[in-house]
Amino acid sequence: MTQDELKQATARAAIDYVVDGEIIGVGTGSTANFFIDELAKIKDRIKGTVASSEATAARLAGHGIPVFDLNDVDSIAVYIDGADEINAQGAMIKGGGAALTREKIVASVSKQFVCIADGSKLVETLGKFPLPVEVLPMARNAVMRQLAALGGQPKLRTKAGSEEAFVTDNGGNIVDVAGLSITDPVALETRINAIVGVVAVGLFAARGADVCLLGTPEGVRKQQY
Ligand SMILES: O=C(CO)[C@H](O)[C@H](O)COP(=O)(O)O
Repeated sequence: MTQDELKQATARAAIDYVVDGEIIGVGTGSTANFFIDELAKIKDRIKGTVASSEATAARLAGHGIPVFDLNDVDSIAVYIDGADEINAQGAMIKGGGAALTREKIVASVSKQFVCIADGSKLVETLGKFPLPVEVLPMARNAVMRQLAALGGQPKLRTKAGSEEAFVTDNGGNIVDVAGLSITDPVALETRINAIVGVVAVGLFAARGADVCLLGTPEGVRKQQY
């Protein structure tokens, strides 16, 4: 099976977690896109969605799925999203698609977090995938110095094929921190959150996944935390 087929299988399995008549939080990325396409098939069963990025909102709307502003919603039954890495405790690195801040916000108000990922995303120790950190543009160099002091190699994310800084949906920049071996994800998340100028860090550990649906050639493996 290709990686895309594994992503599609896990996205399909996530439909079992959709709660009828409720608002569903929807993540960002290629796996989340497969989920959106599956959700479209049962869109009449749900009240609507809250999107974690402009791209996700556009794809949902393209399928005729209602997208609500988070401020107009009281609760979200379940948040379904991919990950760049996930460990055996359900802690994740996210933000490869630059949507980490909104993903974290939507996840934080959702009753359940279901991570959908192909098997390559399961790791023993987080950190091989460079850790994305969203920063306010005026603070990016100051924040990068502090991230280097933590032992990482921070690099400003640039627009594809350009030297210009990448700009997120929130007007922020992304710093990707390589070279971290993250043995205590909750402690590192707390430490990076405390750096002034950081908007959000792509470590989802304090609020990790409740369930992971991992696509493997032997089928979708379910892990509950
Ligand atoms: O955090 C994310 C976007 O900000 C994605 O969930 C993560 O990058 C995984 O993406 P994909 O499903 O394309 O592998």
